Amino acid sequence: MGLLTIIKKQKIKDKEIRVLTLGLDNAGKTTIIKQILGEDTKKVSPTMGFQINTIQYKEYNLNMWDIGGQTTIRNFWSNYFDRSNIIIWVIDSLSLERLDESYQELREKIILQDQLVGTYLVVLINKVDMLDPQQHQSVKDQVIKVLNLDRELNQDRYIIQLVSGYTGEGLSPVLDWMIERDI
Ligand SMILES: Nc1nc2c(ncn2[C@@H]2O[C@H](COP(=O)(O)OP(=O)(O)OP(=O)(O)O)[C@@H](O)[C@H]2O)c(=O)[nH]1
Ligand SMILES: [Mg+2]
Repeated sequence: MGLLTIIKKQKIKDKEIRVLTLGLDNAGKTTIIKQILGEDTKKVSPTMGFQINTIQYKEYNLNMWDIGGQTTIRNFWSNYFDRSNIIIWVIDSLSLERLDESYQELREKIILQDQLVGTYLVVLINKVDMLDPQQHQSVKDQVIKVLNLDRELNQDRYIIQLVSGYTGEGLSPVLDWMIERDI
């Protein structure tokens, strides 16, 4: 193999981004990934293990790892941390009574993990299609307040976005943000 070919291959490889999608059960992780893939979002069932999908977006290959969020599966999340560039953390805006549980898991299992230092974080507040648009900002404010990410992370390391896995609302700015990171 010539040097040029090696350099070209390296460049293609450099455009791979590994994304781990996590969050509580029923938050909508699988639905969001299906929406990005252009698949039928109405046919989902709880993820019992994991699934990998590659999404091509503007010259980038996003390797999206979709992991189940049920309590018994959460202890296995760390098996997937290696070489992950971005963590997507999905929150269900229709179950804000679980926001504290979501925060605890995000903090203990993600933010405080040494293995994930340097990883970018995307927080998706999902299912906003069911919210009155007038509620959007207050729901976002509530999530910002509970997660209090400024305390743990630099502002350029994370983003919090309102989205809908059903309609796709809010997802393209997130894809753009992910590929614009320094990975
Ligand atoms: N209204 C609405 N419902 C959604 C949306 N996204 C997901 N749901 C519903 O929420 C439920 C859970 O969706 P999943 O995508 O399976 O959730 P998950 O986070 O992958 O769940 P686990 O695999 O168990 O961790 C399903 O009934 C979805 O149809 C959304 O954007 N809007
Ligand atoms: Mg799932």
